Amino acid sequence: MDFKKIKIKPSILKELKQEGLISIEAVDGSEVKVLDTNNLQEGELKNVKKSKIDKNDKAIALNKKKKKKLNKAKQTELNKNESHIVVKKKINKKEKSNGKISRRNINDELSGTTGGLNGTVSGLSDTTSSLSHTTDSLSHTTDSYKINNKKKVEHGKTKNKAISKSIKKKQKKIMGDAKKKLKRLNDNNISINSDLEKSITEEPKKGKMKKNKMEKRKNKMEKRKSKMEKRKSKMEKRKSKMEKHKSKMKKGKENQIAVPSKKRFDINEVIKNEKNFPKSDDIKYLIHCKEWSINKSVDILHNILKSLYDNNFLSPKEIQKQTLTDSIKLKKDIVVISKTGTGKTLTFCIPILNNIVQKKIKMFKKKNKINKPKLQCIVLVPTRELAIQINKHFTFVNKYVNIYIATIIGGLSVIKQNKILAKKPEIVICTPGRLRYFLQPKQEKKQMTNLYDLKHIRYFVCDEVDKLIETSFLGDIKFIAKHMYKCVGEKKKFIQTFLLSATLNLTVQMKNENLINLLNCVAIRTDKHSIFNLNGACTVAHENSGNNSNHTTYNINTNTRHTISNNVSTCTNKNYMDTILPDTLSLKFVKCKKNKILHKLFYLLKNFFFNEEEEGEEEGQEGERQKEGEQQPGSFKKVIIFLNTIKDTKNAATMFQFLFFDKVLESSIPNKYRINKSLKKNINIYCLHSKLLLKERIKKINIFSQKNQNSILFCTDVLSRGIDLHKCDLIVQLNCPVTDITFVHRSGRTARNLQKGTCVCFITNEEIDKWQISLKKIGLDLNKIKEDETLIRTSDEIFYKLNIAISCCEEIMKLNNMLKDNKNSSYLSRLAKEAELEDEDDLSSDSDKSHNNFSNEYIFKNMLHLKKKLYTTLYDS
Ligand SMILES: Nc1ncnc2c1ncn2[C@@H]1O[C@H](COP(=O)(O)OP(=O)(O)OP(=O)(O)O)[C@@H](O)[C@H]1O
Repeated sequence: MDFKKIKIKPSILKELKQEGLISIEAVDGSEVKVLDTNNLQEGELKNVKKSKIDKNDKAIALNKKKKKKLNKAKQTELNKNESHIVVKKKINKKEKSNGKISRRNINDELSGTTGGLNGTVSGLSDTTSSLSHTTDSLSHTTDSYKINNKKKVEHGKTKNKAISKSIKKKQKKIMGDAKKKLKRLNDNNISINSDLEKSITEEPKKGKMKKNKMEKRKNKMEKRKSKMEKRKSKMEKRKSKMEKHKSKMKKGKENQIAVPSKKRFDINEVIKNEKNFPKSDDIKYLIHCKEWSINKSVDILHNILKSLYDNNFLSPKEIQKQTLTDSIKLKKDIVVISKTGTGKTLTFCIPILNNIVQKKIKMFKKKNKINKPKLQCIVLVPTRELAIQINKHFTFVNKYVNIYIATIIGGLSVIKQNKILAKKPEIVICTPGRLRYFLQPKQEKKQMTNLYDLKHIRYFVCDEVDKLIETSFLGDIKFIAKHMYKCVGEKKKFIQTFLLSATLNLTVQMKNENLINLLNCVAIRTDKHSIFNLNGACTVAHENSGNNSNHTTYNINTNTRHTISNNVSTCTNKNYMDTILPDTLSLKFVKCKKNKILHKLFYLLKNFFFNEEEEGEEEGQEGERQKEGEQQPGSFKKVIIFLNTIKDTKNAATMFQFLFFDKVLESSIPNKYRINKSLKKNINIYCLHSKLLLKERIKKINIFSQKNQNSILFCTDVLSRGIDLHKCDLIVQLNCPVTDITFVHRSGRTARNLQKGTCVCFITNEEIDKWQISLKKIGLDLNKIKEDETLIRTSDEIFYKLNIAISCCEEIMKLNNMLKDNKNSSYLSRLAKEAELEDEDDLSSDSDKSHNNFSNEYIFKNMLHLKKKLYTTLYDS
């Protein structure tokens, strides 16, 4: 294959090269010949005829002229910019005619692209036009070459047909090849053009482009940096969230379920502590040890004494003093009847832990080995909250012993609890229903849970036993007791049982059949038990018990029941106020009409929290307004208000949130509709009932109990039993309780642990008979109970204002419900939109639709107006 050479004067090429305008390179070494000054010099004389050279010279001469123009353009503009023109040309002998067209096309395109350019571009167009001239001249040379070739072929026809045939064949072949190559050439030319276009358009802007590019790069880098920073901050936020969550979980777990303490029981450490703790120089600790030894009659481990000391249980309470000798030293069954808040929980926590550890130490010293942990104790309680509270008490005593204690209650994951049981707790605190669940093997597979085997049980506790006898629990307790005694077998006689209640004596007096049932299934060892009744007399004027019921009234069949009933009933005849309710409790009542309960309650609470002089203040008046947050101990008050139904509890809580301008309500309202008025003392309002999730309930109890702030807790009887809140100054019973026993337990949430407390009962005309009967059952005479003084003195003017305030509040609550409706309907419509149901009327029921046509703005405006009125009425006068 031969190459047709392009003749371009080397001087032009040099200059173009030097200026960086042209670079010539091989596309394909086999087909393309690159022309440069060297091969021009060598090749032109050998392969190109003189005529063609002349023609080419002419073209080159033309190029000379163009070159001058080019130089001018080059000097003016191209000094700044570098240009690269890549020219790739493939020329074949047989491409002459077609090549012409293609080259013309190329040139047209080149001239087209260059035509529209500015000064620089005009120079460049000149170079391209010069190129077109050179290519034109090339076409001429190729044309002439073709003609010559044809003449040769014609001449050969006459002489040699074979030669002509072969030539034809060759021609055909060559033509075919030429066509193919032409195509390639076109493609290459197109690429050249695009390169040229790019280079031509880009070159003049290159300086700016570089700057722009740099700026863009900088921007990109900055963007990346900011993105990275954002990511980092996000990650940090996530981390902190995770940490918070973890700490919350830890706290929650501490409150909810007993997870294995970090340290597990270590016999060597316990023995070491037993040696080291008594060596203490701390006189206070030594006195503490002496107090708990109860005249050296009780031998409590120093591991336990130290933990009691650390938790400020510096001396035993009366009920503890009386019971510990029998429970620890003599290992008797214990029945405890003692008023609310007198410290019954420790009467079983201390002996159980003490006896378990003592046994372990004894075994270790005897056999020099420690037995594997086994479930030894079951504590049954009626409520989940109480189970958690008892766990806390155990944890206080368990500080240096580290025995694994678990809480198994309803409302929490069964799977998780089963896992906890697999870790072999030695004490399990549980509600009857959940324990029964774990004792029943799964029907299909007869699969046993981790709690199934109770053969090692040696301690059995029923706290609030008179609540556990309620029908809903009794079946479960019977099942549990039967299963436990079956597992234990002959060792039943070693089980130490604890029954505790503040009101068991009342239940005994009332001939409760369920109690007889329970006492029949829970074994109290006749020869080894003690009954401690600190409540004293039981002169209950029970309807069915005749005139004097202070002696056994049961038809007792078993020794156990006989013993308990006798012991509980043989009490001295005292005034009931001295016996059933805490000594430090002050009991009062408020008589009122049903529709005035909330009016009077507000007035009572307002007086309780604020002195007359301290009443509300105007916006912006800082005065002595306390800052949000914790208050000094003693400067804050806590109130619990008991109601009979969940609905009433919720409504009352919401109303008092408005009446006391609880900040929680304002937080969900847009700024411009907030009243921005606050009371001198911020009062937090809480609401608690059984429909709340267990976690929420526990959270609220903890917040109410632990926050040192003025607080009011509206609740149902879910909280009436056993719960020991850190501080409670006032109990209000807004309705007559279902039973007299409930009355005692409600009242017992205050005046605990010898602290002072008040209980106020609201007695309406409708409920007065019910109250009288209920109080009579526990030996109280309504006529002898004081009426609350603050409410006796209420003037008509005050009531007039209270009427306005309460009706304002009712209006606000209606508006609040409208807001909720709007929120619900917008939520539903959003859901419908997401589900693409928005236009399908038939799919939305009436209940789905909003019940009002008022906009949120309208509602907020009205609420604000009413709140201002409310504030002026209650606090501005
Ligand atoms: N020895 C003690 N020293 C100091 N405080 C004690 C002592 N024993 C118990 N307490 C505290 O007394 C309070 C009441 O105790 P506890 O809850 O055991 O009473 P309770 O008799 O079980 O009441 P309830 O009948 O209402 O369940 C608790 O706060 C408890 O921590």
